[in-house]
Amino acid sequence: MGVLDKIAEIEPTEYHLGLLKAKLAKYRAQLLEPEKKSAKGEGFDVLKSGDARVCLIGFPSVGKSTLLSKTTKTESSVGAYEFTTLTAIPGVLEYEGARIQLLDLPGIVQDAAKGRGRGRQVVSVAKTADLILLMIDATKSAEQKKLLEIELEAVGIRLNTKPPDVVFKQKSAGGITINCTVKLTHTDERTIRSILQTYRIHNCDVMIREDVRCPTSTPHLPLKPVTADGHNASRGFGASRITTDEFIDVLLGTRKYIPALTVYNKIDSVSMETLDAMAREGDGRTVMISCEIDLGIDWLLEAIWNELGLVKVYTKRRGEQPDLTDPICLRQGATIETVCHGIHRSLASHFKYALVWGKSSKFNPQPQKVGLSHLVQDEDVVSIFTK
Ligand SMILES: Nc1nc2c(ncn2[C@@H]2O[C@H](COP(=O)(O)OP(=O)(O)OP(=O)(O)O)[C@@H](O)[C@H]2O)c(=O)[nH]1
Ligand SMILES: [K+]
Ligand SMILES: [Mg+2]
Repeated sequence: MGVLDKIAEIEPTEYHLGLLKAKLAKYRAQLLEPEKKSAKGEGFDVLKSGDARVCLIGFPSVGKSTLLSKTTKTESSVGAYEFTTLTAIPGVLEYEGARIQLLDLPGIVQDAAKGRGRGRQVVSVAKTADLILLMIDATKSAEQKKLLEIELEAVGIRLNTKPPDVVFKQKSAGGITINCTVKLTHTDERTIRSILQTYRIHNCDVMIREDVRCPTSTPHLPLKPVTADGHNASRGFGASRITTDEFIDVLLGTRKYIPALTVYNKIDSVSMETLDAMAREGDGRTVMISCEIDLGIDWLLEAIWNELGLVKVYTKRRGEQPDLTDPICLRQGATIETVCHGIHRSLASHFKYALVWGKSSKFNPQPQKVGLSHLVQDEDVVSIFTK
């Protein structure tokens, strides 16, 4: 065998990397297993309530409790010392007719996900969120955001990323079938087969319907060790890492895909230059506030509302004006049927048709006559007609 052949044999390929990643992910998955509930864990099992849950994640003393106390009727202890908050404190944000549960949490420390402090418990609560607020002290290091993302990533949370468009079905027999509706340029069938082998999956159907993932804003953080300065220890895997890692995500099935907003607090205490730099670095998901001098809180609430994609719909009786004081609040993707359920449990079974005014009406500003499966949009007015 010539030297070139020897090199070609050793050269790391996507196939080899795939094997290593599958092994690594397998061990990391063991870390993600739900922990046995400890006696000290009381207070963390806060019941979900309202139309959505928003979790406050940040290092100690960034102002999480101050924000909760400011925006809800709940008072959460505020202190100039770290770890003032030791448990999960729920409050209710009332905004545009929606009742959003805001969860204040203890500050986390670096390596929280590895079990330092009670951090692991805290970051695990974030898994139950519909939206995460990464709260940052604007007067402190710009590294905070990256470090928070790493901790969340470590418990299986993918921020601001859509789940991969892959269907995976395990079977009892029949071998492995892999179908791709697109040409794969960032992983290949052999790699996928090798990953399946690592997990001892010998019978399954895999359907892949997308090639390159496009994270919406937060760059994907690979499952790799992090050095003390917060940098990823193994950059340089190239773009090809994305699809292979995400195929492993699908196999594990433990990933949570959650949107996040970055909230810089204490902007009353930074220079104009710093503020300017933060604004320039920020993406569409960054909000700058000061709880102390009451700056930007309204923008934050609006951003939370937009990010949650809540939809409010007004109802109207025949011959009357719509009731604008009491909207029904729904999640994005809600239909006329969801509206019916929001009004009365049995309404859908007597349903004949509905009239909608607003963005979802084909004839806007004129109404459209629609059935139960019609998708409603924010600010629609709906009249339900029964049999
Ligand atoms: N300058 C300034 N200080 C603030 C602001 N918001 C909060 N603080 C102060 O920051 C300190 C910490 O506030 P907390 O609300 O206790 O912070 P926390 O993130 O809940 O802290 P832990 O519960 O310990 O993790 C307090 O002294 C607050 O008064 C702000 O907008 N500007
Ligand atoms: K504090
Ligand atoms: Mg607190």
